[in-house]
Amino acid sequence: MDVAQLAGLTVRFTGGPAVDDLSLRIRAGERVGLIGESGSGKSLTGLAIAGLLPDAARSSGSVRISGTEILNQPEKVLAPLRGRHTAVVFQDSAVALNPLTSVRAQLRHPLRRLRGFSRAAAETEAQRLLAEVGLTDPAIARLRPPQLSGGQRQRAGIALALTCQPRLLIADEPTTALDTTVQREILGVLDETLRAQQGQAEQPPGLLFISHDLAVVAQLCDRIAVLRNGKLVEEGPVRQIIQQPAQQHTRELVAAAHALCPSSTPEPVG
Ligand SMILES: Nc1ncnc2c1ncn2[C@@H]1O[C@H](COP(=O)(O)OP(=O)(O)OP(=O)(O)O)[C@@H](O)[C@H]1O
Repeated sequence: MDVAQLAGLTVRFTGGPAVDDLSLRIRAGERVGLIGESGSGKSLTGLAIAGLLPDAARSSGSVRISGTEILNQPEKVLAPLRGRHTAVVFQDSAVALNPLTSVRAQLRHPLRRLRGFSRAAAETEAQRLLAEVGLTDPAIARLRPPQLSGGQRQRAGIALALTCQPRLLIADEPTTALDTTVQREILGVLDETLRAQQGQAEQPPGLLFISHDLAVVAQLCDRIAVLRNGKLVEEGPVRQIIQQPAQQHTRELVAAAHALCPSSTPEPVG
């Protein structure tokens, strides 16, 4: 079962296409890494899948989420899908979290409103989700987002994104703003929480992990899609993309990642 199916997705502003005739599938439980240099169209692709393209964007093609077409659909079609079908973790979860309300209260809200939990059940589930992302200290759960560290905020953002058991989690550079140690911790949290979700939700969630960092993507994902100038230039299993990239651009990305981090990305063959 595909959780996301993109066919000929094209997004443009005033000039040429920023995303150009992109076709991509993400299956239930699959983790797909979307990589490419700055400006290659990664974030716009994630926003299109989340139904969050900016008003100025003109888009064509098709984006189906669990079979439902969402491209150029009115808000009344998109709103019920957000949270339940797709949820997003951004580079800094400050953009998704309300700065004025405690983290725990922000988790309770969708649990009550969208999943119909009682107040007590929402409280228990919020605590469980926070524990799952490593925020076990109740004192932290009572804090407001600006009082948290960057790493704690990303943990809270992941917990918030998972409150409605989305079929597809879109993580857009979720560790880029963090130092290396915290980055590793957050990748571990994502890995473990997705595994845990597989046991709880009816359908294992898919992951679209957007990053310019091939080494990070290789640690977490099953498949890699490479974008360049808005076009999908190559796609395949992680091992194939890293060890036997078919395209020159992918070879360059692999060689650059290898130069920076020789232990996590082997040198390309050929
Ligand atoms: N709201 C917008 N208005 C005009 N152009 C935009 C807008 N958003 C994105 N673009 C353009 O679309 C192209 C793709 O942008 P996108 O943010 O998807 O790239 P990206 O691969 O995610 O880059 P980065 O890694 O730097 O975040 C860029 O040239 C960008 O300038």
